[in-house]
Amino acid sequence: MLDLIAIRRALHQIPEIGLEEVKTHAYLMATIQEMIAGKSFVEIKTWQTGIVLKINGSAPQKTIGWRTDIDGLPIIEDTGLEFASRHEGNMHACGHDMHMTLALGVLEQMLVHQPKNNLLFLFQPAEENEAGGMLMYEAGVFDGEYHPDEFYGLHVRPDLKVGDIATNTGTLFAGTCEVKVTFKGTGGHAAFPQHANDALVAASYFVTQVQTIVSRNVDPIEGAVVTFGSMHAGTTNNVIAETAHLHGTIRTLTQEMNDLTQKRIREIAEGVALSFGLSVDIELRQGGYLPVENNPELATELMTFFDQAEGVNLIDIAPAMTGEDFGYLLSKVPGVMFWLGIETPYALHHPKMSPDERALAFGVKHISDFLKVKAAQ
Ligand SMILES: CC(=O)N[C@@H](CCC[C@H](N)C(=O)O)C(=O)O
Repeated sequence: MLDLIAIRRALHQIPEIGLEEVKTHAYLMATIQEMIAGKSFVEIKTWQTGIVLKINGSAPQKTIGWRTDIDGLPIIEDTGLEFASRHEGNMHACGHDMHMTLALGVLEQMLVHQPKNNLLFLFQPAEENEAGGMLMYEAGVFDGEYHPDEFYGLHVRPDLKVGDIATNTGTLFAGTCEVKVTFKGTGGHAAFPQHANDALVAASYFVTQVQTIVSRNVDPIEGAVVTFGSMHAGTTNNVIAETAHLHGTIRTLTQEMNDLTQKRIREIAEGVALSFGLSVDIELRQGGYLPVENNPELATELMTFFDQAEGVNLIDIAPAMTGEDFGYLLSKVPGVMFWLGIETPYALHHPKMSPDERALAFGVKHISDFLKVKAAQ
C-alpha cells in the first residue's frame, strides 16, 4: 500500500513552477512505474512534464478521466514544517502536492482489478501559469483513444472540514484573465522631477483607478474581481522610475463580464498613460482559464453519490472566484470539479497554508468508491 503521507511530504519538498516540474515528473513516473509493473492493461504517455496513464478496461463502454495538477507557486514557504519546501522561493501553497498524492492513491485502488471501462489519469503541469491542461489538449494528447468521455477533478479547500465535499451543478470557479501592464516614461534625478516623467506615479494612479471597475462598471449582482498582486518600479529612493510593471488577474463568472473588465482595464491604462504623457503596453491573456462549468447531469450524479456515502458531508456550494484551467478541459469534455476540505486556517496561496493530511485517506477512499462505480457502468 502506498504511504500517502510520505508521498505527500516528499512532493511537498520539491515544488516547481509550471512546465518546469522536472523532479516532480521524475518522482511521479518512478512511483507510477512501480505501481503498474506487470499490469499489461496499463499504458502511459508523457507530454513535457505531464503524464497521461490509461487503464484499458476489460469491456469498455467509455473512458472516465481523473485529472490532477502538479505545479507549485513562486511563494516563500513559512509553515515551519520539517518537510517544508527545499526549493527556495517555491511552495505547494495551492495544495497540488495533495492533489497528486490523492491521484496516486486513487490510481492504486483502481489498479487492483482491471475495470470494465477505461480510466485515464492525467497529471497535468502548469495549472497556475500556462494552462497546461489546455496546452496538452491542443497538442493532441487526448486525441483518439485518449479522449475521455467524462472528466473529474478536485481542488482542496482550507475553509472546509476534512470529510466535506462541496460542488454544484453549474459554475464552480470563475474565468480568469492575466493582465500585464507596463508604463514607460523618462527616468531622472529625484531633485528634478520637471525633467522626468515618473512611471511609478502613473502606475500608482492606475492601480487605484482600476478599483472603480468593480465598484462602478460591474453589475453588483454579478460581481467580479480585479487584483494586481505585483507592482515593480524604480531602483532606489533618489532616482525617478522610468518604467513600472504591474501584473494582475481578472476574475468573472461570465465571459461577457470578463470582456467588459478587460475593456475597462485597457481604457484606464491608456487614459492614465495619456494624462501623464507616458507610453503603455497592455497584455491581456485569458488562455485556458475559462469558467469551470460542471455538467449538470454528471454533477447531480456525483452529488447524489457523495450525499449517500457514509462519512461524507456533501455541500451544495456557491461559485468561487478562483480560476482553474480545468475549465478549459470541461469546455471540451463533460465532467465535474469539486472541493475537498483540508481544514487549515490559512488560505490557498498563503505561505503558511498547511493541509490536514487526514484528507488524503478520506479522499482516496471516497473518490475510489465513486470511480469504481463509474468504471463498472
Ligand atoms: C486554484 C487556483 O488558485 N488557481 C489559480 C489559477 C491562476 C490563473 C491565472 N494564472 C491567473 O492568475 O489569472 C488562481 O489564482 O485562482
